[in-house]
Amino acid sequence: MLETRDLTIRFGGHVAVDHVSCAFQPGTLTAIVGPNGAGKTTYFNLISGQLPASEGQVLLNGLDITRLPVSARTHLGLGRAFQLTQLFPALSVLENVRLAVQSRRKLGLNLWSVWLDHRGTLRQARELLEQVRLDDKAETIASSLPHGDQRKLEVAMLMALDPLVYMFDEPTAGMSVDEVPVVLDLIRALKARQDRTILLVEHKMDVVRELADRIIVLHNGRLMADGEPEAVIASPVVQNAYLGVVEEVAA
Ligand SMILES: Nc1ncnc2c1ncn2[C@@H]1O[C@H](COP(=O)(O)OP(=O)(O)OP(=O)(O)O)[C@@H](O)[C@H]1O
Repeated sequence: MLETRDLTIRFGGHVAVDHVSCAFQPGTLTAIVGPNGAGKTTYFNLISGQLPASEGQVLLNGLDITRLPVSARTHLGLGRAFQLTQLFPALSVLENVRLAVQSRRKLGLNLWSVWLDHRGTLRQARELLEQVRLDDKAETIASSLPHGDQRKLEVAMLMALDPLVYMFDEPTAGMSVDEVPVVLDLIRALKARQDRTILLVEHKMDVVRELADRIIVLHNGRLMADGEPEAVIASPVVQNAYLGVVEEVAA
């Protein structure tokens, strides 16, 4: 279970995330919504370790990871879709995914197992590329991919790591209409496994309605609402003050 307790960050006098306490269970997909500047991405950055908390805690399966660097959190099972800077831009699409698969698998010490593992990682990398429909671009250099394909590559690399907690920050942003279903199908498949915790920052309310088991609403860094999608969406305070804004942004 992932949990934040009174998680807070201040930038000068501005409190971007303000004492947010929330627990996220395996097998659930929680959508984090709220207007622009509400603190959604900053909350993600605090959980993944890209930003240091001013106050409060992040716990993963009871372990306090608040002061751990990003790499240690990744190692413990916290997975955020790779940012473009974390791709190897000069390597091919296939090599990027293969390296992500390899970083997860434990390599044996003798040459035979290294060779077997190399074949295994390549096979797994190719399977992941098929799943995100990038198999025809396996040999393309990562930096020359169009934006939508780079997002799909990030998702493939995240799936290669297969973390306990998947964090998606607007996974379909910048994608063409025909690319969006590919990524949503993958998130649906992940959800169907029932053993992973999925966090999704998403502006598109149709996507949120369909995928989320639970919605939390942030506003001015505070947790405004938390509950089952229909109840949260229907609550007057959220309708009038917040989701209206989000819908407008998504439109
Ligand atoms: N490194 C930073 N330094 C100063 N202020 C920051 C920093 N990062 C975020 N903020 C501020 O924190 C607030 C929350 O920003 P954040 O990007 O988390 O919002 P968001 O809900 O993700 O918005 P959007 O939907 O537009 O992506 C904003 O007022 C933003 O300007």
